[in-house]
Amino acid sequence: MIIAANLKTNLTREKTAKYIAEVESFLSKNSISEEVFVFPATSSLNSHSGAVVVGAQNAYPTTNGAFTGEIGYEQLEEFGIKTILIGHSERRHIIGETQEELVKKFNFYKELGFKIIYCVGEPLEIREAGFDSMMEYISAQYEGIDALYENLIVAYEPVWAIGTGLTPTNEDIVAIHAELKKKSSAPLLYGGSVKVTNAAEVLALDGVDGVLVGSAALYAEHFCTMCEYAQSLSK
Ligand SMILES: O=C(CO)COP(=O)(O)O
Repeated sequence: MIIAANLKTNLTREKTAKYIAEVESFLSKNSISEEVFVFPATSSLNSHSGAVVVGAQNAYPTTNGAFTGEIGYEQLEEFGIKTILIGHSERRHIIGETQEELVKKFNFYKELGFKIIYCVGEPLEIREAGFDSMMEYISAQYEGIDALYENLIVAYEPVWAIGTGLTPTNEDIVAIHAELKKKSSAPLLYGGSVKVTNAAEVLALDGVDGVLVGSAALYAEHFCTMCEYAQSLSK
């Protein structure tokens, strides 16, 4: 299974290094062989060798150039980063990235062979409009994306469940994942208020190949416990 920590705009470079070292040591002591990813803030990226795969939360579709405030492939390559999150709801809805921009990013990093965790998910008003409208909205987030890309992982993260403590029912997660599996056979993660208290339950659901965790992952101990759950449930 896949357990991923999105640290967002949290932790300093020093704290991130400690965090990754703690997770690494836990995985090794407990012989955990699940796929574990950590996505630190851009300023905390660093080279890392071990079981934990460190990825970028974002990067611009360029090797280098005049894109003030952005980083490109050259800055990722320095640290051996070959994994990237694309389409996170905070980038779509807070930063305002369009589907067209995400497609450019996707294609650029796909060409470089990156592992891409591509996020999809609907805001509350769309969810309230019913299952069909919701699936139509999410389908549009697959437009222009190569769903057959061999290094693709998809993460379903309902916008209204992120950082709110709210989650869809288990039945809803199973139903939505079943629909999304028809679009791509890539591993499919669930994200949105996954905590140490519900992670085992979510990981056990049909069609859930792992979790993408935000706030709860900031506690290395909690994140490690989730990795342990994944190992014991491994399917
Ligand atoms: O956005 C998320 C992971 O990418 C989920 O965030 P929370 O776990 O804080 O809800």
